[in-house]
Amino acid sequence: MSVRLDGVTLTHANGYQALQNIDLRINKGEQVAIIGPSGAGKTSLLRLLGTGLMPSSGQLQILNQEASVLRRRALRRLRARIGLIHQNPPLPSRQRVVTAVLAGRLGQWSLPRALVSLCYPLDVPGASAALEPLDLANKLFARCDQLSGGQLQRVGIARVLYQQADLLLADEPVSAMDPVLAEHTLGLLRQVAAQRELTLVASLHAVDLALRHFPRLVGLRHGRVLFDLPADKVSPSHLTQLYANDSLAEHLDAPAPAEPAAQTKEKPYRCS
Ligand SMILES: Nc1ncnc2c1ncn2[C@@H]1O[C@H](COP(=O)(O)OP(=O)(O)OP(=O)(O)O)[C@@H](O)[C@H]1O
Repeated sequence: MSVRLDGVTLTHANGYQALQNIDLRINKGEQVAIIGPSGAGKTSLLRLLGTGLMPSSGQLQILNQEASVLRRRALRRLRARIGLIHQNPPLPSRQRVVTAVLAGRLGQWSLPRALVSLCYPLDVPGASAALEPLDLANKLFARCDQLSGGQLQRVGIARVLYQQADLLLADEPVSAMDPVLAEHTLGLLRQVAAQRELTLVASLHAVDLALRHFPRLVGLRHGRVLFDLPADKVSPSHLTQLYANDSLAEHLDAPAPAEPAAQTKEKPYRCS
């Protein structure tokens, strides 16, 4: 099993409880979309799955390992098997695309090899092959600060595809892309995950993309799982419940502000 959460609660450092009593199982090779309103806890959940955060209570098993008891070195080995795709990839602005992609395997290389690769790209064909299906092969030697937001997202994806992880975690992976590119990129991610039998968990705001591309959807609301269903069982009423926004509705239902008190009207200007 790739992911197993039992009664997981996550409380952030400021005391805010972002996830409450989450039970979740994701098998090897599954493709799951996490959907839910802003602030529901999607990113917090993905950070937990990536072991960047640990549960405040409950059990977190990632790739069959109990994450919270691992020592530093074992945790590093586990993280090298997890590919993180960020909404805004944290790539150094002056770094070349080729170096950014090759950095996907830094966690798997020896320290000398990793250091050399940061200065002198050791596997240019490998980086190029990862960029090619994302239509970015021509940007191999561009600097990251010369790319658009959508291109940067695709470099982040190429880096994770190069990493050859066992578990792919994608936080809003196509949010900066136009609809055609978003469709293509999600399709590619799913295809690669299926070919390599990787587990793919992605958070998405675009519900239509989630429904079209993912066989299983988990709906998060207020830090809890509202539903966990095959895509074809997710109904409009599930979505209405998931995205209901009571506080915004209050604003919309509130009576329109009163007209300002009648003011002394200026006399119409007349040409005399
Ligand atoms: N580091 C943090 N410290 C304190 N609270 C946090 C932290 N990170 C997130 N939160 C809070 O936890 C809740 C869930 O945030 P999270 O980013 O997981 O939501 P999300 O579903 O990914 O939202 P969005 O769709 O807007 O990105 C929010 O109320 C947020 O304010």
